[in-house]
Amino acid sequence: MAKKKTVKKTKKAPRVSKFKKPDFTFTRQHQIILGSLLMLLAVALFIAFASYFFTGEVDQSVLDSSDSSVKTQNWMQRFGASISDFFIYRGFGIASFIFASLLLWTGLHLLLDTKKKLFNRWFWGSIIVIWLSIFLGFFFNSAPILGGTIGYEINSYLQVYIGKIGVGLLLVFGAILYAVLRLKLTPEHVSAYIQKRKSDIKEDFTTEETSSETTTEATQTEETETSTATEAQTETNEEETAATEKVKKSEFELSVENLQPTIKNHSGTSTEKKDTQIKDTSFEVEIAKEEDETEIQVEKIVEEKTVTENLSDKLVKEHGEFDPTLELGNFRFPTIDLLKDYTNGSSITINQEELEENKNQIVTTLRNYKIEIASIKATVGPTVTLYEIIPEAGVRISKIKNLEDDIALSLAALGIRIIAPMPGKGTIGIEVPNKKPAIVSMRSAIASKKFQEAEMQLPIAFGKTISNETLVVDLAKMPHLLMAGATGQGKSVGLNCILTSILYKKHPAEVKFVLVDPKKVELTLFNKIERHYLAKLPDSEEAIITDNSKVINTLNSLCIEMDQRYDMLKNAMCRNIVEYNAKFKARKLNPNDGYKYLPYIVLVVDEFADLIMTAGKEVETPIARLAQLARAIGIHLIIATQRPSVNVITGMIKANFPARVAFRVMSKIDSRTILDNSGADQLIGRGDMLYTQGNDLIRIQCAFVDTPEVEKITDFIGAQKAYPDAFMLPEYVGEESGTSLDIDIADRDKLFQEAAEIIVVAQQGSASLLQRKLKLGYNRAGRIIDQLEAAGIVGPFEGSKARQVLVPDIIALEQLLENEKNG
Ligand SMILES: Nc1ncnc2c1ncn2[C@@H]1O[C@H](COP(=O)(O)OP(=O)(O)OP(=O)(O)O)[C@@H](O)[C@H]1O
Repeated sequence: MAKKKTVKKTKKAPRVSKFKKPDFTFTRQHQIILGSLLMLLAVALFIAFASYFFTGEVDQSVLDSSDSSVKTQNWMQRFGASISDFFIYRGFGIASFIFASLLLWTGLHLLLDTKKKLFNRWFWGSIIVIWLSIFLGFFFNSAPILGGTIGYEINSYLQVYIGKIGVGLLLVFGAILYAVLRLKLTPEHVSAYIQKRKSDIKEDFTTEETSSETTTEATQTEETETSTATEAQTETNEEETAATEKVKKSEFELSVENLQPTIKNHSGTSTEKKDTQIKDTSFEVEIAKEEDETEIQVEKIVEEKTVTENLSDKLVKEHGEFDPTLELGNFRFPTIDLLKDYTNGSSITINQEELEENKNQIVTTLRNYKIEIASIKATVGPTVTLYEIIPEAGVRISKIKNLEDDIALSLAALGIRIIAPMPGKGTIGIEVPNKKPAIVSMRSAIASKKFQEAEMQLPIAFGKTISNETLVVDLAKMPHLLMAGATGQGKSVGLNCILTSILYKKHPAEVKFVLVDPKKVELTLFNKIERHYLAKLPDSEEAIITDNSKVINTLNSLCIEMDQRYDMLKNAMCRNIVEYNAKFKARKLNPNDGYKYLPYIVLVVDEFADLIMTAGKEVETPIARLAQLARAIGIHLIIATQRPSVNVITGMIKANFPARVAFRVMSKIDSRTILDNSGADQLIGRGDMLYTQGNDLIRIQCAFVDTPEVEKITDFIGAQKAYPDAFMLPEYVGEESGTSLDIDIADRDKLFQEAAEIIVVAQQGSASLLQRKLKLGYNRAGRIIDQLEAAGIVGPFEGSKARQVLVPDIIALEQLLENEKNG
């Protein structure tokens, strides 16, 4: 095989050399050849054009005749005759000489390889040719040979339109254009030039005067070495030019007397320079022209872009914007028909009789208290009807407000709420519950245009307001939500409603949930979407946290995540998650530098009161930290509690949760704790709620989503392709995580021995057992367990399972402790 290959190679080799590509590069030789050709052509043109003025007329008849044997008179023969006839007679007249000189110029440049841009010269040269041709055609109408046919024709064409004067003005304008654009002549330049000339002349005479007085004076004055040398040169120069200067002096003798020496250090060389300048002013103009041309060659300053921007632009061009949803590109959002329609298609029904009855009751009750009504208007909502009244002038609002209970009594209805005055309306509102409250289905809330078209980060369709509008709010704007309500009033449904809304709007890549459910049953359904939507700690088995002890770790882990995200935002120079993710999508942040797309994290804590009772400060501190700082980096908290007492919802927590939802609570005090206002105690339950985002209270009927519906949704999502694992939160190594096994015997808890006995007797190594038996706080119990582990009484931490007890009975325990003491 190897042999064959070598044979093939040797055969192919000569072929390759045969088909060598021809080299088309423009070498120096090519340049010289072309340059000299052009120059010779230009000379030929000059001769032909010049000859045309003597032989043109004779040759014209020869060119007109088709007989090729007849000789032409032009010095360049038939070529000269035809080309000069074309350029001078039919073209531009004597201006055609400019073409010949342009050709000569081009050839010269090629020959000398000056690398000058010729385009400019050709452009302006052609403009001059046209202008000159028109100019000559205009002034020498009778001698058309000067302006050529083009000059003549353009002239006569223009004169028809703008007349002779117009053409004259046009020519002047053309000349001005050339002077300004090409020669860069402005009045300032001209006056500066004249000034310069004047001062030069003055200088000349001053130097001349001083030099004629004493030629040795310059050597006497203390000058630098170089200047002395030049002075010496000056002497000789001055001797040479003495004759001419004498003439000049005599010419300008009078003016010299008035002149003052302006430049003192002028040496002879500069005088010499100025001499030449005065002698040849036309040369100066030439130089100015040359300078103009070199100016054009100055390269433009190109704004340098930063490398990352260039790279990001390139990457976006090549691959498009980064799409975080790509990994689960085929993910399908749950369909609307997974949700049940409780209203059977029909919206709220208005019961006219009920309305009339309630109205009459309100009017008569108020009349009993001598309150007359000017007008009354009703708005029928899903659960309550709002009667807006305008009392007669002079009635105190507080008087009506105080009648709340009396009106409720006369209407024989629970949950009457009086809003006096209605904010921004100038009326007093009385909310009366409907006899037959309508269920607001989650389906109608999700299907609402408001929700479907909501351009929000984390949209939530809460339910319907009294005017039957779907209330859609952005959790990211809240930025955290506090939820309270007595048991059975709709809290869990409310939480499901929030989670469902987000599931219907956000891709798994965009949002992750951290669910804390001490009741263990409310949120279990979401386990099915663990690998799509849930986040968990690296060492935990279940994503939904049901054990209070683990909540602390999770909260602290979230704090670490928050700090990491802040670092990332700081390095990326972004102020919030939206800016950061936009920058990341635009590929301006390199994943190799540790940047990654940041999904929103929604922490949901059900039964917060329970958590505070068991863990106290250990929970409150991270919660408060997250609530204070996490809004900008996309971590949002939803905290639900049955008991809205002040020791659960502390000042620190309340201050950072401006958005609150209150379901029905049992007392006015609870209502004040949660809403800073009464009203929640007058709700009718079953999803009837008050929502505030810091200002007005809005009464809403929460959208109802039942457990089977949530199950269907989670099944639908869970059946689809998922990420390999749940979103991993950073690892948190807590103080009582059991890793510090070298706990000193002297540092042991006072209750250590008692705890060890309890554990050994029960043969169950759990902190909660110690908590119960010894009435300890979670932290202390956890610490004792760690000490027991260090002593070798219980085994290591095993996740949700209780630790293994390594000592079989009390006797063995006593022996172990005895040995420890002696050892
Ligand atoms: N928005 C609603 N529309 C109609 N009915 C509702 C609504 N919300 C709740 N309900 C009714 O109230 C019942 C109790 O609701 P839910 O389980 O949410 O109460 P809860 O406040 O979570 O109670 P707990 O705190 O004891 O768990 C539901 O089973 C349902 O029948």
